[in-house]
Amino acid sequence: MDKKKILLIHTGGTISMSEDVETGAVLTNEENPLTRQTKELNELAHLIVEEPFQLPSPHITQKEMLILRNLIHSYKDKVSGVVITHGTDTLEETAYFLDLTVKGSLPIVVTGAMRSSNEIGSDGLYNLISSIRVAICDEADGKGVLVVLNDEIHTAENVTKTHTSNVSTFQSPQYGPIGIVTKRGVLFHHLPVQHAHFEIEQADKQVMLIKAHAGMDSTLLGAIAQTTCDGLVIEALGQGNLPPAMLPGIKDLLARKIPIIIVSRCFNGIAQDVYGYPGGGKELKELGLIFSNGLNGQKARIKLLIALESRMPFEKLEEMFQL
Ligand SMILES: NC(=O)C[C@H](N)C(=O)O
Repeated sequence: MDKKKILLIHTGGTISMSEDVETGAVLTNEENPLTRQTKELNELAHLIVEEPFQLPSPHITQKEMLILRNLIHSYKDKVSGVVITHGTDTLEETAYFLDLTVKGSLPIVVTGAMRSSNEIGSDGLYNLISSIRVAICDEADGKGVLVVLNDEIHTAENVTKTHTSNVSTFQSPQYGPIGIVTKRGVLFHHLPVQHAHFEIEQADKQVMLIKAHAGMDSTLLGAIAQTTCDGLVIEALGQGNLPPAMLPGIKDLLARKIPIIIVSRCFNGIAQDVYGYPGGGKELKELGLIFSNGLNGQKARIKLLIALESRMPFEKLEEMFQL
């Protein structure tokens, strides 16, 4: 059987780094160690390699995410799948950005590593091989952007980094993985729910993310009102409640037509308008805050900036955060 053509995009991160044996610092190398390790990879697929930038993932912004989206679109009819190597810190944000903005049903797999290329037990090459095996698999078609690490296949929408250093860091807390990678093959055991696609030309909107805490007041919201912020996501308490001292700041931002999305700072569950006390979800909803359907804060931020970019009317925002 002919080998499939896969676009392999390296963007940097620990998977492309190595450890300095003297200092113990993990650093970016001039030559990406992954390019030396491609023998096994070429046996799996015909690889076309692109390296648009080499950045640790805390340096990645929505600008680089858009570059990746455009690069994938430029190869759309020339390859049968895409694999992206990426730092793990913001991997879930890039994966979700692509999930919402790449057209078509091409399998797209994002992967990374928790140990750099020369560390004992390095997981980079292994995760990359697993990702290519998923990308060449027919069943990966039409499942949205997938995140593959540590033998598990997750959806971009649900996956999140849950541990600072453990190789099993990527988990989908609400729903679990949708498949596994074994020595014998790739097995999908769940189907992801289909969701929205957004046409955007640019990704310039400024959306901020803050986390609520006991005793929080409007100070930070007041500071945000002085910026050029286009939208705000708040990781609220529990099912979606805020300390009442935040309400003046919330009302001021709403008067400035800044949309505010409510997610929960809890690791699991969905934010909803349940509580009727001051600052409770019911009041927040009546004020016009939008409750998100189970996304975490960083992904709600990505969705909001894309929604604002696609010039969605204010009233439509609520609907799209239910999808
Ligand atoms: N494991 C990693 O890739 C973490 C690294 N700090 C990054 O995100 O670039």
